[in-house]
Amino acid sequence: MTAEPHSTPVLDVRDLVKRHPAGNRPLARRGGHQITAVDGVDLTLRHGETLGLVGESGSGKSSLARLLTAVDRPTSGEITVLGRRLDLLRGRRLREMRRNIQLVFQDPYTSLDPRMTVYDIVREPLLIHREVTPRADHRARVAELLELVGLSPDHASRRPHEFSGGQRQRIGIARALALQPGILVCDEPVSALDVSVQAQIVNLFTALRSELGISYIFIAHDLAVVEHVADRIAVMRRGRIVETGTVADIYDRPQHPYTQELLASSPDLEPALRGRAVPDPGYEWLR
Ligand SMILES: Nc1ncnc2c1ncn2[C@@H]1O[C@H](COP(=O)(O)OP(=O)(O)OP(=O)(O)O)[C@@H](O)[C@H]1O
Repeated sequence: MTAEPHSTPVLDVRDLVKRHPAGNRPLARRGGHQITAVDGVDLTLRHGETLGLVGESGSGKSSLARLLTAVDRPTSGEITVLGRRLDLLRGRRLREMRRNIQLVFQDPYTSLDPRMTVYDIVREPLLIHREVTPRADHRARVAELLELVGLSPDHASRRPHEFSGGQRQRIGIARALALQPGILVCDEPVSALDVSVQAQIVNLFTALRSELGISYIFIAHDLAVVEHVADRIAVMRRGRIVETGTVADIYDRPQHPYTQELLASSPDLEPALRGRAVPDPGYEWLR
């Protein structure tokens, strides 16, 4: 892409709504037949930008991530990716568009098929989208992807259980990068990892951003992690974005009472709220 970083929108979301069937949840059913997980969301992600998405459990972050990556279809609203309406595409055109916006999952322990080798896991998207990389080049491409995420190509014949949590998340990232997406939607990508390993994976995301010019939606409940990686932050509550701003806006001048509450209830952030004067031993790597 030739556009200046942070100028051109690569993703634009207007009035997005997702209702889930309430299923057999008695309390939800009493109030109606559907749960509104995403309730009129507007969002813009610019080229080369990292937009942090924070909110408590159940606020709709994962539902939104699944809509943005076309894993689920919205109930209503518009999703524009690289100038094209994702929500209107079907069939082959939708499949082609989905290449551009990939999901990185939270849990590297459950998101990788334990029966597959690393080679097969990373290669699978190339088989699904045959047009991207000729079959004869798959081995070289997988080796290149493994190196890109800091793994040795020699690891390709191993299976996920032979790796640590951080290494497994690297495998998941290599797979997400296989189709050269412009946008990665990362749904709590470090929250299942030890704090020391979180640092390495966050640094990997940052390095990939400079190297590949990727734009990120970075979802986390951990505000300290988002503060470190994001340019802007959107705060989500009950399916709605209640506040969006730069990291400084959100952390130093939060406007919405819910944002203030979220900041106050995050023990890791107390040093940040106190003018970043007191180092937090658990999060030294963030400072
Ligand atoms: N497939 C589904 N069917 C029914 N309800 C769902 C479904 N997926 C999500 N929900 C409901 O939608 C709401 C938003 O859930 P979602 O998982 O998107 O939130 P979240 O912010 O990602 O939470 P968490 O951090 O706990 O994953 C919740 O009330 C959840 O129970």
